[in-house]
Amino acid sequence: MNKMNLTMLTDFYELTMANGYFENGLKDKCAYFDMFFRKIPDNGGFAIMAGVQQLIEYIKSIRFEEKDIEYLRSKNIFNEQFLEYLKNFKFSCDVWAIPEGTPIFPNEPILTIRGPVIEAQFIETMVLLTINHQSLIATKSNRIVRAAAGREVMEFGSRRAQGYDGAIYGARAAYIGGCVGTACTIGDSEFGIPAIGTMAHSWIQMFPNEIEAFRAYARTYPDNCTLLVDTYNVLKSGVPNAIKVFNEEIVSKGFRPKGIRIDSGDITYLSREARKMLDEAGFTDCKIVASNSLDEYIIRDILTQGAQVDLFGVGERLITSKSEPVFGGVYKLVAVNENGKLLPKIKLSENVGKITNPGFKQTWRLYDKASGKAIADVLTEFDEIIDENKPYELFDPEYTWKRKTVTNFEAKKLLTRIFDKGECVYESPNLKDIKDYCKEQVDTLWDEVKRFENPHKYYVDLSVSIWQMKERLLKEFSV
Ligand SMILES: Nc1ncnc2c1ncn2[C@@H]1O[C@H](COP(=O)(O)OP(=O)(O)OP(=O)(O)O)[C@@H](O)[C@H]1O
Ligand SMILES: O=P(O)(O)OC[C@H]1O[C@H](OP(=O)(O)OP(=O)(O)O)[C@H](O)[C@@H]1O
Ligand SMILES: O=C(O)c1cccnc1
Repeated sequence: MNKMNLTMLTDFYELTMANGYFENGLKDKCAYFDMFFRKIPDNGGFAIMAGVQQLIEYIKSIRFEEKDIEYLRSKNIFNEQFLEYLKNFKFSCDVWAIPEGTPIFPNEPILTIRGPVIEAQFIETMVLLTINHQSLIATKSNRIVRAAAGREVMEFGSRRAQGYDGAIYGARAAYIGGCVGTACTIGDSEFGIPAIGTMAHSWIQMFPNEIEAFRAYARTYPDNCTLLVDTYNVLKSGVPNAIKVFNEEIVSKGFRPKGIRIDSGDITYLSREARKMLDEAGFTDCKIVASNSLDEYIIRDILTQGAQVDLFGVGERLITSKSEPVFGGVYKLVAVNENGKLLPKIKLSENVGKITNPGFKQTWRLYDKASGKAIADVLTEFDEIIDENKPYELFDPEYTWKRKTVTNFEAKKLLTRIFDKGECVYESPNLKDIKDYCKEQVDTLWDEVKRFENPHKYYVDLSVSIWQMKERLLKEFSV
């Protein structure tokens, strides 16, 4: 997409630290950073990775313009040679990421960056904002789609999104998570997400009465006609008028009506009554669409109550992830190269959950070959191999006596190289393939991990070697 130059979209401290590294001779020191998150939104059992394509586009386009250099110079804190260096800034790091659409879990690297510390540190802000945003919305979308239990979900959120990029990339992420389409037209023209929709209440209000409004729409779109039936009274006027117009303007021309939409009131009661009326009129194939501040909890509730809804339109609570609007992905230094050797780094915390996993790592997923289900993820040293042909012993990194030996498994490396010394070496799959991959991978999770209430904790374990490294650093740095 054509975008403004986002190079300066970085936290100011990235620049002051960069200038400091430059002055202290650390400019080319090789650092390793991991992005990971600590808590799954909505206390769910997993999240969905998204946003890698936009991150790649950003990294490819990093370029300081003359006006940026002028601005930084005006701050009177940056070394002139550092500004000269920024003028010729060229990203030369290696980057690995978990592919979009993959279920991801707390505390595992979902993205790893290796390269000169100034460069690797500088991109932190955009790495986090891009992956945090899209992963949040893809995760929410997947929850909503799962609650709809096979019924289609359309994303209606643009008008309530937090900013235009929240709408555009939110539509992209919602599609990855499982929505069938979007009301966001640019989402279709740019990314090929099917643009879909019905009509607004204003359409009905523009005509002298409801039936005239329905007639006009049906005449214009006889083969794709979904009528909004709740402007005045769903059961006394909306549905009877829709049935009349379906017969007069649609069936008479050899078409079938597509649907009705209910956007207020008790969706269970209204949809059940509307279904009866449509069926009695011979429109058993006419779909019922429901909308109005829906989310996974309301959808699950109304389906449990026996609502007769075929499609859901979901806007504000999806596009803003209203119930939990922060995907707390963080970016932490995990190692540096010192005299040609890898030196792992750790960040301690009073809070055990905030202690980082040190070292240059790979994230593996083990799948049971018999069931096809994911067993656990394991963090190993980057070059360590998990041999599928030998039994592998998993252990809980906190309660190390809890052990399980797995056999007959497939071990897959999740972190995939996307940049090699600054060159992009990864071609993003097309969006539909990412969406299909997401569905396929979510299906590898046990139902216990997928449930909304108290889901089973999916294990993210450490290899013996990473565990020992962490223990050693904990002892070394504990005071
Ligand atoms: N059967 C139901 N069970 C649970 N929640 C429901 C049900 N039907 C609708 N809701 C939800 O209740 C919330 C409020 O709906 P309500 O009908 O009270 O307000 P409204 O439709 O916005 O009001 P208005 O009729 O003035 O437009 C919405 O989030 C809606 O999705
Ligand atoms: O409730 P959401 O999940 O965000 O779904 C999108 C909402 O946007 C529209 O309402 P709006 O009042 O903006 O326009 P309208 O006059 O067409 O109903 C639509 O009718 C939905 O109610
Ligand atoms: O097409 C629709 O029905 C629609 C689009 C945006 C918001 N609400 C509804």
